[in-house]
Amino acid sequence: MGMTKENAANGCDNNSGVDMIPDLYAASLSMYTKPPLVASGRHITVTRRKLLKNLEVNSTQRITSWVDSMRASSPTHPKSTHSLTEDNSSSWMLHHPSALDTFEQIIDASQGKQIVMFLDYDGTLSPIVDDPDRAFMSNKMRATVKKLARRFPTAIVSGRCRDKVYSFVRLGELYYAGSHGMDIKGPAKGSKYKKGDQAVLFQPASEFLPMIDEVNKKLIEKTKSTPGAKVENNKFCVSVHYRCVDEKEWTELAQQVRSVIKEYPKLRLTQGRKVLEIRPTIKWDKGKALEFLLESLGFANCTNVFPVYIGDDRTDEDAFKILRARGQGFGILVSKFPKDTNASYSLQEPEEVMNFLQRLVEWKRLNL
Ligand SMILES: O=P(O)(O)OC[C@H]1O[C@H](O[C@H]2O[C@H](CO)[C@@H](O)[C@H](O)[C@H]2O)[C@H](O)[C@@H](O)[C@@H]1O
Repeated sequence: MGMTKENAANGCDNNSGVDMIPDLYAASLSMYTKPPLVASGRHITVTRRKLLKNLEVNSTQRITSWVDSMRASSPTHPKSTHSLTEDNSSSWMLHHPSALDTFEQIIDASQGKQIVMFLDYDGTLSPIVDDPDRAFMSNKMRATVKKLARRFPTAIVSGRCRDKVYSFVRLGELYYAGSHGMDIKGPAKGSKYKKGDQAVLFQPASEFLPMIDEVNKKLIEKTKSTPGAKVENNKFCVSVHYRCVDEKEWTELAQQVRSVIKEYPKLRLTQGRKVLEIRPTIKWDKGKALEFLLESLGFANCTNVFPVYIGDDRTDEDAFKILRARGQGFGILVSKFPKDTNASYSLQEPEEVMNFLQRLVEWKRLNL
C-alpha cells in the first residue's frame, strides 16, 4: 500500500469544508496574549474591548453564513441555490444527462476496461428519511448490490461509521469506507477481487478518536435543548442532524455547534443533507478513499480501469473531482434538482440507481 498514515495526516484540508472557523478563531484569540502592536516606533492602540467587539461581529457573520448555507442546501427552500428556472434545469440535464438514458454511451466508454463501482449509502442506496437510524435499504437493492459485487469490484463509501453502514448493507463481499473514507476495510469473505491474504484496514485519523468522542459528548449535551436535533457518532467524525429542527431554531443550533467546535482547531465543519458534519482537518476525504481503494485493488497506475462513483451529497464531490482529474471513469450525481457538481451524469433517486445497477449486471452477464 503506497499511502501511509503519516502522509494522509500531515496537514489541513481547506478545500471541501463549509469553512475553517476554528483555525481563524484560534488565531484571533492569540492576539490577546501578545504585547501591544508597534508600528514605526509608535504603539497602535487596539483596545481589548474593540478586539472583543470585532470577534463578536466575526462570530455573528460566521453563524449567519452557516445558516445561509444550511438554507441554500435545502432543495425545497425558497433561498435554495437549486431553485432554478425550467430553462436552467434543462440545460443542467444536457450537461449531466441521465445515466439510464445514456447507458449505451457509458458502456462504450468503458470498453476494454475494468469497471470498479463506488457507492455512497444514504440517498444513493437508501432513501433519505427523518430518522438516521432507520435508513434501511430495500431487500431488492441489497440483492442488486450483491449481484453487482459478483461481477465488479464494489465499495461502499459513506459518511457513517463503518460498522453502522455495514449493519444496513450486510454484504460481506464488499469493501467499506466509513467515516467519509477515514475507516477502510476490505471484504471479510469470499470476494474474488480480494487481493492477497492480508485484510485491508486503513484508519488515517485514528489519533482523533478520543477527541471525536469528547466532542460527540459535548455536542449531545449542548444541543439537547434544541427540539429535533440529533447527534450521531460516526467514529472518526460526528454528525449533527437538523432535518427535524424547526428552521427558526437553526441559528441557535449553529451557535451551539460552534460553541463546542471553536475549542478544537484540529476539527473542521462540512455540510451534508440537513446535517452539519464535524471531522478532523486531515487531508483525507471520499476522493482520497477512492484512490486508496483503487490502489488496494491493484489499479494504482492502470489505464485500463473505469471507476464509477455514485453519490448524492456534497462530500461525494471530492470523489467526483478525483475522477475528473484522473480522466478515468466518471461520477453520477443522485439528485432530483440541478446542483453544482463535478459528476458527469445524473440519476434522480435510489430507485433509478437500482435500475442502473441492474442494467450493468445484466450487460455484464450477457458479455462475459
Ligand atoms: O455519505 P453518506 O452515506 O451519504 O452519509 C452522509 C450522512 O448520511 C446520513 O444522514 C443523511 O441520511 C439520513 C437518513 O436518510 C437523513 O436523516 C439525514 O438528514 C441525511 O443527512 C447519516 O445519518 C449521517 O451521519 C451521514 O453523515
